[in-house]
Amino acid sequence: MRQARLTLDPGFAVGEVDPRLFGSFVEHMGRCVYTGIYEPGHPAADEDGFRADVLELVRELGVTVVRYPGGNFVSGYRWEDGVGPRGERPSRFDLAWRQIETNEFGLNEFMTWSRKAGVAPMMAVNLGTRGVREAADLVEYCNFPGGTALSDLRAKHGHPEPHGVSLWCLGNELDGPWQTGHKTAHEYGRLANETAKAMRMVDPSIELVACGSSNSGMPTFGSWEATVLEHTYDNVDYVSLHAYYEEHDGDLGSFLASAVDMDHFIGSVVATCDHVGAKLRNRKRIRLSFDEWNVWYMGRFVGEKNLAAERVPRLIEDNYHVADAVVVGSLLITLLRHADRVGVACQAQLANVIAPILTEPGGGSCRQTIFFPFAHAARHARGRVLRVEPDSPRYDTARFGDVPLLEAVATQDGDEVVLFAVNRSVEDSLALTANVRALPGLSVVEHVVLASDDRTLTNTVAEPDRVLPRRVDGASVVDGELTAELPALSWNMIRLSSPQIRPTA
Ligand SMILES: O=[N+]([O-])c1ccc(O[C@@H]2O[C@@H](CO)[C@H](O)[C@H]2O)cc1
Repeated sequence: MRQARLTLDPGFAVGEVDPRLFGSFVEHMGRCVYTGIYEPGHPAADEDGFRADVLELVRELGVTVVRYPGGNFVSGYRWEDGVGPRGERPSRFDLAWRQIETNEFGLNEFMTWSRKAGVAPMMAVNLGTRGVREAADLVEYCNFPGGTALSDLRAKHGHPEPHGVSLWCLGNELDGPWQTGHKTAHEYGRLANETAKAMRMVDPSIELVACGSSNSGMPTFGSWEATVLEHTYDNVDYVSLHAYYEEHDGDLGSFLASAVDMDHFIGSVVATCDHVGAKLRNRKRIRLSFDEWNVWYMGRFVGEKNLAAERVPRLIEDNYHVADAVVVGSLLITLLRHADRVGVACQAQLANVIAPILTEPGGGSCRQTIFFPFAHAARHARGRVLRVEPDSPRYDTARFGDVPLLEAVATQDGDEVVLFAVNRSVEDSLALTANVRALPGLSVVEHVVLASDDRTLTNTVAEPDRVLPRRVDGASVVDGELTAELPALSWNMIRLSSPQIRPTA
């Protein structure tokens, strides 16, 4: 068995875990909204038409914040279409995904759903085909207490209390040629800045996210962020990052190392933000909102141009296997390792569309393999993030060079310490030894593993329990050393506690 070492020491703190790292994303795309979270007439639908089985899974997943309504969809969206009496709402052709949008579900339905799901809403405004006025109007409709046309309209629509949306995206992926209303960095930077100012006039308490690049492979990556931030530095809090990973040409080794790319991406954006701060002699630190990330088999996507104008098509409904879950686990570890700068992260998306939750119209629902690492981290990564300084055997990859077999991070919340770890080796278990001398009295509460001899195994609505996490024996702490076996190709969560460490109040 290969050996790996690390250290758990409260002195190695990176920062606090922001609960908003465990966000998700609901876009009007494919079956995420319709027959995903919303399906009136379904046997499990509640009085608002929300699927109660899905609401239950969302709560179990531990999602904290949900971005809405897009995505590419938002760049052609008129939010006014989705409010008011349902019978008067127009059906529109959606330019992004070439679907017919009936507007049966709109922003007030999303706010009601968010409250039931126990999540905070994160709204995106349309800066593709619209601008300053419509964005400020949307903030007034959502957040203004009353006594103005739009806040009174909200009350008339059945919502007298403000929705209190605190997190706002200034558009979506406007650097991408596929985006409706695609812009240059200067065009977008100017518009984002003026929109930010107007939105803040309406509600000075909101936090704003400027669009970074659609992905780090964009030809304008780096210069886009720098130019946009030069325009917006004083008026935004976050810059966004998006990244999707997949296995290319059967190269599993590189796919399993996707987190190396995410790590480098985050480092590059942090450096760019700080470069602009230095240039502007501004000591404010811009934070990162990784508001789209996941495994997405884009190679299988036929492209929206080929789609017929169906009402609710099955779009990018990837069915995830065990290796995908291991990659998702390593991406969660990477986000946590950057908790000092990454304050928000949203897995894309929540239901059916590249999602941890699958549903059948009129039928059941299930947890995909990627559900489990997210649920473990969302529930148990609390308090402070600890760097663990891993020393691991390495392997060679075609895309990312020499990569460690072990990816790990820990969190400490008073007397509870949790180690999250991935073993990338397809063949071998890793014998893990951790120095825990700085945490006296520590003992193992549980070691939970997601792994399978068949890495291609998936869960489906018909067979929902083929891949499940299991508790394993064997992990223990003796003389200040934790030892545990991490199976080949596995996601691991080892929870520890100590009666000798005072719990936080
Ligand atoms: O790499 N690409 O070619 C690429 C193209 C589209 C794309 O769209 C993003 O992903 C979509 C699905 O979550 C969201 O609506 C959008 O923001 C993300 C990446």
